[in-house]
Amino acid sequence: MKNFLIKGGRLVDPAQGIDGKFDIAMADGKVSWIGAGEPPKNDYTVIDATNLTVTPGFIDLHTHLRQPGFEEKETISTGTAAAARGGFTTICSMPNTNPAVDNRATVDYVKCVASREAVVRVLPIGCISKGRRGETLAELGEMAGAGVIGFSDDGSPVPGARLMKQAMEYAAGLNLPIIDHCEEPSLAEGGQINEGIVATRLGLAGIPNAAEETMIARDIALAKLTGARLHLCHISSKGSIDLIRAAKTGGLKLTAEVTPHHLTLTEERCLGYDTNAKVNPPLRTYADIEALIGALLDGTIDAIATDHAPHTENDKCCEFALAPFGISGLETAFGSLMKLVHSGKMPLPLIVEKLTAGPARVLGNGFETAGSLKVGNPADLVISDPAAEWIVETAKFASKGKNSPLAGEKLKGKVIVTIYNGNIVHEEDIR
Ligand SMILES: NC(=O)N[C@@H](CC(=O)O)C(=O)O
Ligand SMILES: [Zn+2]
Ligand SMILES: [Zn+2]
Repeated sequence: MKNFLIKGGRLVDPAQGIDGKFDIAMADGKVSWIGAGEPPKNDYTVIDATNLTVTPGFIDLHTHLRQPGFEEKETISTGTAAAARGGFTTICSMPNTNPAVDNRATVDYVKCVASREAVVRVLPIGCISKGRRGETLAELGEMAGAGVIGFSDDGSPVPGARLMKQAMEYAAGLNLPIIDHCEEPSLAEGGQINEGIVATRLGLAGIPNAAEETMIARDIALAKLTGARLHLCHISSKGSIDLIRAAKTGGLKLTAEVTPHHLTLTEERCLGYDTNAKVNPPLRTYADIEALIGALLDGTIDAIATDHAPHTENDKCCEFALAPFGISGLETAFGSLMKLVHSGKMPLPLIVEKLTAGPARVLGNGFETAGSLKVGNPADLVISDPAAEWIVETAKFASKGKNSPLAGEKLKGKVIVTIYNGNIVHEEDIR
């Protein structure tokens, strides 16, 4: 482990209210100094960050690592390498693996492989129901003891309200959030893309906004009843925003995330039957994007999470209706989000906040240190170039999932260096 001195960059750390030209030093894997002028004496490796942005490492609340069981799509090793390339130093792994992470043994397995092979911090999420089948409760207390940061059946909803209520009661007692994939199954069943004009033109069955909104309404009611912490995944529609905004004014322990793809792409992406644009919830409309951006600006949405969902080329190379849902998103997240900055829709510090302090607050329970460069915190840091233009070449992804609707596209904004726990885990060669 080296000691780093990063000089001349724009330091943005929303948790500390910092946005300005400051140097930052790291020693023994921790942030040791922030200032202008002479740092405390030490043997530093100096990194020149002139014209670059220096921020805390990003936190992804929603990553599919696919191990165990689907190692052909992704592994803990390749998924965390992709995270490092995307600037993420902490990622929360979803439990829809095979076997599903629904007991202590599988949580231990993920943690054990991560301790050997992960290049960034992996925080496991445990299932709500056994086998994600939505029938009986998983071993929530046991998994809490093993160190999960929340509970989710992501990939599937919890269809029964009674089971969800029970899960919330236990989760509240354990002070862990229910991480909710909001989808009313009978409304979404058979749907391929957003219900609307594009679905009609393509002759594909639609998934209406109401599939998301009715489930959000139900689970807000259950959170009110139980006092549980409820975190809503991948919010995609304007109607959902209205529900969350209203519920938040009522003082619920409610948080929500949005993905880079739902903030930047619309259902039109599916017009060429590109299965790489097939994702759940589906890409929606410009009106929805506007509402999602508004919700980031006013704090209704707390975090940006990738929902990185890698699949093999074989999985996606088939007719649209047969392809699995999901976008490989870790490595394009920052570049995609910078579109919002370059077009004047969102200021850079707010994007950084939703990738650092925001998700850290959702995690709570001491993980706040992962989202800020306060002196003494772990040296998790990203140096990025907001002006660097690059072409998305999926063949170069560290992720095994090449399923990106952005393949071949030019993005402006690139992660240059990622430091995790005081070690460089990613460095662009074209510096
Ligand atoms: N988002 C997706 O389209 N797919 C996810 C499941 C999920 O996040 O619901 C996956 O596991 O592939
Ligand atoms: Zn989901
Ligand atoms: Zn997911």
